[in-house]
Formats: sequence, structure tokens, C-alpha cells
Amino acid sequence: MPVTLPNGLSTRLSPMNGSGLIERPVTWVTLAGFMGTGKSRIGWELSRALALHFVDTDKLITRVVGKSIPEVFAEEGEGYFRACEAEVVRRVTRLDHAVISLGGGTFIHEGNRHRLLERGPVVVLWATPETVYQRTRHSDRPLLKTPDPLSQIRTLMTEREPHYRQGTIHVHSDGRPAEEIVEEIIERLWAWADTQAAWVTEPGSGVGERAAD
Ligand SMILES: Nc1ncnc2c1ncn2[C@@H]1O[C@H](COP(=O)(O)OP(=O)(O)OP(=O)(O)O)[C@@H](O)[C@H]1O
Ligand SMILES: O=C(O)C1=C[C@@H](O)[C@@H](O)[C@H](O)C1
Ligand SMILES: [Mg+2]
Repeated sequence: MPVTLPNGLSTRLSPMNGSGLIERPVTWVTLAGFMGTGKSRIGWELSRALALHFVDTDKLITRVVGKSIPEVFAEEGEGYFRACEAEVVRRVTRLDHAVISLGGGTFIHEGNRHRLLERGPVVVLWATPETVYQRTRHSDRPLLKTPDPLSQIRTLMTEREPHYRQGTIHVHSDGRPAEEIVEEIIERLWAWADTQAAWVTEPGSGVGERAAD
């Protein structure tokens, strides 16, 4: 009997194949990139499309510390926040069956970058400074609380770009609906998994999974 999918859920995005088995390119993936490129939003949608758990490291930190990010920055200092991020990275790299959305600065720190890249694919989302500004201007991100947030975005982005470039897969998010971005990420992850399959064949490697779970 034909199945009617919920609005907007294309069959290409569903990890369930015709026999009810789940097919996904990876069982662990992380999203990195500058503030406002869409890591939280796209990560959540990607996790649904792949039927994986979702962890947003910023949200995890605020829940564990019991304070919002602006409160953590103001009351504990940025150094404390970065130490929390490093600890969260150590933990999420031990997880499986998860999509991880990082904070904008998490991938900038060498130790975090090294751990994450060793664990699996890192998808970097990109957007222009103007798009980032539009998407963040009504929010309270502490690093953008300056008289001229657009200049601050340009400066920080230029500083951080060489680090983001070290990601595995790069996807542009300007002017594109979330569903299209998720679809591109999944296609690129399949291509990446195919290249890995020649090297990594052990179960539990986190690469490719065509069996039911
Ligand atoms: N492709 C998109 N098109 C339009 N709006 C988007 C898109 N992606 C994200 N947004 C919106 O932009 C805002 C910022 O997105 P989001 O919070 O996902 O960014 P982020 O990369 O997680 O930022 P941060 O590094 O600060 O956590 C949100 O309101 C989100 O809904
Ligand atoms: O780019 C950054 O350094 C940050 C991005 C946000 O996700 C938060 O992690 C915090 O506001 C710092
Ligand atoms: Mg986020």
C-alpha cells in the first residue's frame, strides 16, 4: 500500500528503504562553522532525516552549567566556556548514532579539531558576513555584542576561516532552504562514505550502515 509522507519530507531524505531497513551514510557526524551559519537548525533537521540522536554542544553546556551562554561568558568568563566545550567534545566523540552541532568557536581550538576529525566527518557550513549578521542580529551571542556587529563578524570570520577550512565537507547555506542543505549534506556524506569504505570495514567504525537497527 502506498505510504503518504508528512509534508515536505521527500523520499530522498528518508533513511528508511522499501524493506523498512535504515540506510545512512554515517552513524556519527558533526557540524561546524561560524555563528549563524545554521549548525543548530540544520543539525536538528539532519538528525531527523538520518534517524540519529541530536546533540547541540551549546545547549548541552547551558543545561549542565545551569546558565545561558551570555551568563556563562559574563559570570564565569570565556575561558571557562572554552573548557566546557573541550570536555563536551571529549564526550561527544565517544558517542555513536548522533549528529553533533558545535558552537561557532568549538572547531577553532586545535585539540577539539583534532579529536573531531579523528572521530568522523566534520561538515562545515558557510555563509557570508551579511547573512550571518541578518540571522544573528536579534540574538544575544556575547561575541557579537559590540557597537558594530557586522565588522566584528567580518574580522572574526577572516581569523577563523583557515581553521574551518580543515573540515571534511563544505556546504554553503546562503539563501537556501534548510531541506536543500540537508539533502546536499546527505549526498556528500554518501560520497565521503564511499571513499572511506575502501579503507574502513570494521563494524562500529561509524561509516555507512545499510542494516536495520
Ligand atoms: N538556511 C537557512 N535559511 C534561513 N534561516 C536560517 C537557515 N539556517 C539557519 N537559519 C536561521 O538563522 C538563525 C541562526 O541559525 P543557527 O542558530 O542554527 O546557527 P548556528 O550556526 O547554530 O549559530 P551558533 O554558532 O551561534 O550556535 C536561526 O534563527 C535559524 O533558524
Ligand atoms: O563563535 C563563537 O565563539 C561562539 C558561538 C556560539 O555558538 C556560542 O558557542 C558562543 O556564543 C561562542
Ligand atoms: Mg548553534
